Parts: sequence; structure tokens; C-alpha cells
Amino acid sequence: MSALSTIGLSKRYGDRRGIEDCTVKLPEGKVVALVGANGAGKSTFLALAAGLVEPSSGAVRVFGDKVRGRIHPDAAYLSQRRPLYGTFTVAEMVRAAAKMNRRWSQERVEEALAAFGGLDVGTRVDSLSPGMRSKLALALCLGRLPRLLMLDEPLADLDPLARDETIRLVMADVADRGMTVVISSHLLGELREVCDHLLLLQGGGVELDGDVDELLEEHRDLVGPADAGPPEAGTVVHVRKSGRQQRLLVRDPGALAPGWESQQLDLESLVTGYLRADRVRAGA
Ligand SMILES: Nc1ncnc2c1ncn2[C@@H]1O[C@H](COP(=O)(O)OP(=O)(O)OP(=O)(O)O)[C@@H](O)[C@H]1O
Repeated sequence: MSALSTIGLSKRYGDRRGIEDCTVKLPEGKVVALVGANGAGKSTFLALAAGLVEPSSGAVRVFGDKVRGRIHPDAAYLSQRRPLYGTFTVAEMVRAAAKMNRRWSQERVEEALAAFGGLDVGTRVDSLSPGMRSKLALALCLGRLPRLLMLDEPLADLDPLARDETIRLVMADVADRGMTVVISSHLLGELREVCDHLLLLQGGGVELDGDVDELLEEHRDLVGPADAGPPEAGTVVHVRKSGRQQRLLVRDPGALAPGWESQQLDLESLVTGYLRADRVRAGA
């Protein structure tokens, strides 16, 4: 079964497009990197999946159940706003979250807070730094023992050590409980080590949706003379020319013509190539 699936999912904000006609099936037990340029629709996608926003059309399912106006009981969602009660202390916030959730592991929350360190439980939430708020909000999400964890830019406010700790905590639940994770982030270097699946949104639509290793295998950077024609096979995603050389990002390039050299891509260069191509299209 798919952990999270959408069919023809669209959301419009007046005449603005949030996301448009997204159909995806995200596999269970995997870590999905949700990426795209600013405004591509990542937060909208996650808010729809969490039931916080009503679709304009189409549907979202979590573990096969249609999402209708509230979060699925087996899911947890860390929104970019990190909603917490400002006047509560950290300890009061944890107690409030425990009361609000039928399934709750105090042990897991405490483990997470201890792993981050430096978060005094007597501190008022509104005096925490943005990074500390992120840590507390993530610990509360883990306390729900979700089968599906959706994280909207969880690493954005964190120092390098806390990013590493966040990834470790999340991956422990992936390994121990088979939790599925959908994580939106611009920090592709950090995600590469842990993500199995890539969902790339562009202009509200799905540009790439697939297994990371397979996508990296299918794509190549081809380097060749600037005056050479395009390869006979494959789809050219993006072309960059500099001096006497050109560099093409190509999907399924097939056999190479003489003079061309093929280079493997990493996740960051694959995504960056698609983002560049999109910018060229938008400017065209
Ligand atoms: N509440 C809203 N009202 C109006 N427009 C919105 C609202 N939320 C999102 N949008 C629009 O929907 C589009 C997608 O926004 P969204 O925040 O989902 O993108 P994103 O990929 O998460 O961006 P970022 O990387 O900057 O966080 C943008 O054009 C944005 O302006």
C-alpha cells in the first residue's frame, strides 16, 4: 500500500496556483525528499496531505484513507510555522501534546529532547529561538509514533549538529518502526544520504517522482564540444554552454557520439539541472 497518494490534486488560492493536477504514489517505509524552487508548491502539498487545507479538486489518501479536513491518526506533520503555545513552558507544552494525542510515547519525546540537548523544560516557548522551537516541535511529532511523518523544512533553522541529530532521530524511527517520511528541504546534501525517493515539484506540478538511485542512473551529464548537435537518443533537460564546451543534462542518453563524455550526477546536481531548466522555460 502507498503511504501517501494523490489523484489530480490541485489547490488554487484565488487566481494563484498552489499545486496543480498532482498524481503521486509515495511508497511506504521510505524517506521521500520533497524538493522544488521557492513557490513550487511543497508546503501546499504537505498542508493538503495533513488535511489542513481543502483541495480545489482531486483527492489525497493516507494509508488508503481519504484525508478530509483533519490529519490522519497515523500521521504527524511539522509545519513551517511550528505551531506551539507561546505562553507555555516546554514541559507544559509536552504535557498538553500528550493529552491531545491518544497514541503517545513520553519516552520517545524525552529521548528526542535529550538527544538535542540544551532545551530547558522550564523555558517559556515564546522565548525559544527558532531552532529550539523546531527541535521541540519535532520531538512532539515523534511522540505521536506516526507511521507517516511529514516535515516541512525541518532543517532550515538548525545548526549543523542539530541537523545531523534530527536526521538520526527520524532515521531511527524509519529503521525501528518502518515509518514513512516525507521531508521538504532545500538542503540536498543532507538529504542524499538518507532519502530513497525523490518528488520534485515545479510550478505546482510533478516534474520527477521516483526512486533516487533509479533517477540518478537514468540521468547523465554529457560534456562535449559547443558546436556538436544534441544526442540522438534521450531527452535533453538542460543545456549549458561555456567557451568551446557544452554540458547537457540528459535523461536516458543511450550510446554516445564521438567527442562526448558521460558523467554521473549526484542528487544536488540532478535537482539543480531541473531547476535551471525550469527557470529558462519561465524566462522564455
Ligand atoms: N495562503 C496562501 N494564499 C495565497 N497564495 C498562497 C498561499 N499559500 C501558498 N500560496 C501560493 O502558492 C504557491 C506555492 O506556495 P508554497 O508555499 O506551497 O511553495 P513552497 O514550494 O513551499 O515554497 P518555499 O520553498 O518558498 O517554502 C506560491 O505561488 C504561493 O504564493
